[in-house]
Amino acid sequence: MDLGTYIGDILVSVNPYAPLNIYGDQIGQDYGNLKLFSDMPPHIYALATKAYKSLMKSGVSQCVLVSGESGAGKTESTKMVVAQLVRISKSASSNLVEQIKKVNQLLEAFGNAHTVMNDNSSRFGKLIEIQFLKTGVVVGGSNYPE
Ligand SMILES: Nc1ncnc2c1ncn2[C@@H]1O[C@H](COP(=O)(O)OP(=O)(O)OP(=O)(O)O)[C@@H](O)[C@H]1O
Repeated sequence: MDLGTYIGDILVSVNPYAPLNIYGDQIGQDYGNLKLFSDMPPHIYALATKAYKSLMKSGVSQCVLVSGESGAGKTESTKMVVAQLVRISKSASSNLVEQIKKVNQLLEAFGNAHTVMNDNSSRFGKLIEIQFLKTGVVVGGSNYPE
């Protein structure tokens, strides 16, 4: 099932509001090994993979901007970007990876609320930074709630 389409480097996607079997480690690895993005359906994992590969190729910091109305799926998409980045980066301390993935739970506990648009609405903006060595290994992360 395709949830979106590409417009250049932009992924336009819809929130399925249902659990789908299009996420997880194996699918993430498949997208990580892609040579041509057109070989698999548009996916947030492909976008994260492209950012990682561009970083490795150019050595220049990459940015993924996630935008949409309340309830569009920005928070969940952001978690998937982070999960895919740590999945395909060559190796890292598993403890660090867990910390990077789980810090969101802490922020959501303090900063989310039920609204008419979204049962789990983020009431703050987020800037997430993940640092890599030139070899592609994750060495740190920062989360700047606004
Ligand atoms: N890829 C997805 N697959 C299935 N359900 C999803 C997906 N993305 C989001 N959802 C569902 O939609 C809900 C709202 O998503 P999310 O909190 O990410 O929206 P948001 O854009 O961050 O909203 P807000 O701006 O209010 O914080 C989630 O709690 C989840 O139930």
